Amino acid sequence: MSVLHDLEQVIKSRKSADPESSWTAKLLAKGPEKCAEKFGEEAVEAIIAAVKNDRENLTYEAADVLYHMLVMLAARDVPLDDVLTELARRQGLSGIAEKASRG
Ligand SMILES: N=c1c2ncn([C@@H]3O[C@H](COP(=O)(O)OP(=O)(O)OP(=O)(O)O)[C@@H](O)[C@H]3O)c2ncn1[C@@H]1O[C@H](COP(=O)(O)O)[C@@H](O)[C@H]1O
Repeated sequence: MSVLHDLEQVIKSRKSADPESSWTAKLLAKGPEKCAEKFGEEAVEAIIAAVKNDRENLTYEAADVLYHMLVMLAARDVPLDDVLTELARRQGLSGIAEKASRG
């Protein structure tokens, strides 16, 4: 199990947790749209750090992005393994060839 898989399990367990005791439970209780919005906010913060070439902050914000990505996926019942399978399918296929295959 990877750190991401471990985190996915914790996030799934928070679906039935008390929103008063867990940030994840609180966020999930607000619904998939709010989870998606939060992911977008965290992505923007990572973009700003990248544009500023602030590597320390980019590392911190990228962790926030990955966590909020997993919350967003969980809110829509998309397993991390489905995302990883899609990434694995693309391995060995250049981005240019992949785009052309979509025609
Ligand atoms: N990785 C994370 C993680 N990353 C970020 N966050 C929280 O995400 C929240 C949003 O970050 P923001 O910077 O937007 O802070 P904010 O409080 O909303 O601030 P404003 O935007 O309101 O100014 C913060 O409260 C962070 O603590 C996380 N909360 C939880 N996890 C993981 O999830 C596990 C379960 O957490 P709980 O659900 O809280 O038990 C934890 O053990 C961690 O492993």
